[in-house]
Amino acid sequence: MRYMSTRGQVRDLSFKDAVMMGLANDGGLLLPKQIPAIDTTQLAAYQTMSYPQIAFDIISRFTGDDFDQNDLRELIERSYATFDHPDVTPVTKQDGVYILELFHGPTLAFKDVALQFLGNLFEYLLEERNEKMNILGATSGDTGSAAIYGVRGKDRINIFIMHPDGKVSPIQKLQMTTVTDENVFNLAIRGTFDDGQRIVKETFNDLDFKANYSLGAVNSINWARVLAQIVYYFYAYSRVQPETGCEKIDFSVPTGNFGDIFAGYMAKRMGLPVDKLILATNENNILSRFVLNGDYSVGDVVETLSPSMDIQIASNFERYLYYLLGEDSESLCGLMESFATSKSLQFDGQLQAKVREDFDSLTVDKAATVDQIRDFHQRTGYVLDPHTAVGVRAGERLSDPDVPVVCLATAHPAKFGDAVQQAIGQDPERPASLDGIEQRDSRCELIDAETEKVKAYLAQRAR
Ligand SMILES: Cc1ncc(COP(=O)(O)O)c(C=O)c1O
Ligand SMILES: N[C@@H](CCOP(=O)(O)O)C(=O)O
Repeated sequence: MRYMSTRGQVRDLSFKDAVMMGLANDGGLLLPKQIPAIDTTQLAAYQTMSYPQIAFDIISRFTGDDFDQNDLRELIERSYATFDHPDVTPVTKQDGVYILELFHGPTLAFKDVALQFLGNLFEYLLEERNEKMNILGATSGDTGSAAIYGVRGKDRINIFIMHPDGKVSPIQKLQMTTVTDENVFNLAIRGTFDDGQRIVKETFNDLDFKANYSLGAVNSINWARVLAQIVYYFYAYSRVQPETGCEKIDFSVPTGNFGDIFAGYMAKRMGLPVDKLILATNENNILSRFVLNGDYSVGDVVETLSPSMDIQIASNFERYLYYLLGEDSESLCGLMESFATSKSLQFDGQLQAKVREDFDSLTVDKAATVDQIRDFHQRTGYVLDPHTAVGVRAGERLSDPDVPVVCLATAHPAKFGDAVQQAIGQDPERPASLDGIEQRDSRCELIDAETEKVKAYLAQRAR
C-alpha cells in the first residue's frame, strides 16, 4: 500500500511515512493510491467479530507489509482497552433510529477512537526510528483533549494544542488544561478554530521548520485519523444490518471539519452498502450549502450550541474534492489556488449531481438543536449532546422510512452541560472521569493567533 498527495507532488510513501508526514509536503493531503475492497463475505464475517478484530482487519489493509502484523494487532487492542464499554462503540436503538455511541473513550468524544490509536502508533514509530516529535494541533474543543490523552507522558513526544480562547465549553477546556504532564502545552489563541488550523498548515508548510522540529500532526489532516474512523462505519453496519435485514443503511454525521463523514465516504468506496451520507451542520453551514447548491463560500464563524463544529474551512474537503474531480491533481491545485484568494468555490450542475449521489444535508440552528434534545429526551429518555442532536435531527428528517439510519453520537452530553440544561432543565449525568476536574491544577497560556508567535513558542520548548 502506497500513499500520495492530493496535489500530486508527493507520490510514493509507505503507510508509516504517511503517518509521520501528517500534512503532505506539497501542501496537500495524503490518500492511499488504491482503496482496498471489502466484499460481502467479509462484511458478513464482521457480524461475529469484536471491535478490535474489525479494526485490525480494516487497518491492516492500509498499512502494507512493512508493519509487523502482531505488533499492529497488539497496538489496536491496547488502544481500545481504554474504552469504558466492552463493545467500544456500542449501537443503541431509540425510537426507530440507531445511535452509534462514539464517546466511551477517555475524553468522552469520538476523537478518542482515532487518537488513542494514533498516540500509540506515534510512540511505536518513534521507538522504531529512534526519533522525537513535536505535535502541533488545533482544536475546536474535542481533538485537543483526545490528542493530549493519547500522548500524555509519552517519551519522545511534546504536544502543543491551540484552542480558540473562550470558545470551547468549560469541561472541554478543563479536559485539556488539567493535564499538566511536562510534555503537554495548551495554548488559548485569540481567534477562532479556523485561525488555529491555518497556523497548523502554515507551520507545516514551512518545510525547514517542519524538519528541524520533527512536527507531527494529530488533526484529521493525518491519514491515520481518517483510517481509524472508517472502522466504526463497518462496525455499525455489522450490528445494524442483521437486525433490520435491509441491505443498505444511511449514516447521519454531525459535521465540521469533514473528517468524520469523509471516513464514511471512504467506507462506501471500500464497498460498505451505504445509501446516503447525511451531512448535518449547525449555522456554520458552508458544507451544507455545498451539498445542496454547489456553493462553497466562506462566511464568518458563528458561535453555536455545538462549538466543536464552529468551523468554516473544512480541511478534509480537499480529500473529497480530489475524488469529485476524478482524481485529477492538476484541476484540484487550480481550485485550491483560486479558493485561497477568493474564499469561494462554485460547482456546476453536473458536479452537484455527483455530490448528491452520495450526500444529503440539513442545517440545524440553535433553536432546532434545543428542540431536538428536548423532544428526543421526552420520546426516549435518552440525552443527546448538542452535536449529536444536530445529526439526529438531520437523520430523522432526511432518511428514507424504508432505510435504517445510524446517527453518529460524537460526544457525551456531560461535555456540554449548558446546552443540555437549556433543553431539558436538568444536568446530564456526569461520568466518573470528570470527578473533581474543576479542582485539579491547570496550565494554559494565552497567545495571539499568529503563526510566527506560535512557531517561536514551540521552538523554545521543543524536544
Ligand atoms: C463532538 C463533535 N461532533 C462533530 C464534530 C465534527 O466532526 P468533523 O470535524 O470530523 O466533521 C466534531 C469536531 O469537528 C466534534 O468535536
Ligand atoms: N471538532 C474538532 C475540530 C478539529 O478537527 P480534526 O478532526 O481535524 O482534528 C475538534 O474538536 O477539535
